[in-house]
Amino acid sequence: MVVTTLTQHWKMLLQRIFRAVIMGPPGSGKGTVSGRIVKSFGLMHLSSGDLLRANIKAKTELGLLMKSCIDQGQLVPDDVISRLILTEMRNIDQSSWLLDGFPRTVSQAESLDNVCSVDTVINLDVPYQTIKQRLTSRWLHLPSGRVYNIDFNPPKIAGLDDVTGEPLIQRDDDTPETVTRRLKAYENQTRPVLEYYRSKGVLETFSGTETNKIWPHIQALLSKKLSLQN
Ligand SMILES: Nc1nc2c(ncn2[C@@H]2O[C@H](COP(=O)(O)OP(=O)(O)O)[C@@H](O)[C@H]2O)c(=O)[nH]1
Ligand SMILES: Nc1ncnc2c1ncn2[C@@H]1O[C@H](COP(=O)(O)OP(=O)(O)O)[C@@H](O)[C@H]1O
Repeated sequence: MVVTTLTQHWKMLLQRIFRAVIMGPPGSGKGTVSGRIVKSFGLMHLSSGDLLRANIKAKTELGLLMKSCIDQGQLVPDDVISRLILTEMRNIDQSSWLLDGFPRTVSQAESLDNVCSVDTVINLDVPYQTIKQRLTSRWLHLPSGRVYNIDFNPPKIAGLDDVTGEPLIQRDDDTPETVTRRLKAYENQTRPVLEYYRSKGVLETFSGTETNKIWPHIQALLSKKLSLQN
């Protein structure tokens, strides 16, 4: 009797966990929108790109092995990134979460499905021309993943993070040639993931060229989903 009640209690708690993924080509605004989702809805945020860059900065064996792949604009191998993300997810699996940058191939989506099902996939559909302009003026605070843009959201003091005052960097893979390669990788390897999630009925696409215009629609969707959930 007690066991049954406890099981039901845990089931209820687990049901309330909201699992979301944000997808879109490089530079479509995944990191920017993720920051807003975290602030508005309190979801835990896990970014595969931030995780890989942290490994490179810390010169871990994995980071050193993956650096050339990333700098060349290629995806890192599925087994490496799946293991890394699924391990990291154990730290946040008691909360609602948002995965950013993972999955990026159908094989990665299947690995995730083997662990849990995703409630909602937010797909940012931004034209490639818009993206190319944005990425040449992207600046990053590496430890936090906070992103800036000279035209869109410049830091208060040029070259420094607003929160910590630490220096900002430009990513080695944000050069025009590498961005072109990353967009090709997106087209060939990541676009099929959209179909994968569409067929599961969880894909929500937001099209536009400005994050500030897309954001209210994402906010409305998540408000609805999260209120239904609880
Ligand atoms: N001009 C402009 N830049 C934006 C907009 N939204 C995001 N950005 C910038 O575009 C760059 C790419 O955004 P980011 O969130 O890092 O994209 P991600 O690669 O998909 O995670 C960053 O420098 C952002 O500050 C926008 O609506 N207009
Ligand atoms: N899920 C993933 N699968 C394979 N490679 C990944 C994945 N996530 C990140 N990477 C690698 O890290 C790079 C940077 O990723 P990310 O920070 O998400 O950048 P962006 O969305 O701007 O392309 C990718 O170009 C790729 O080399």
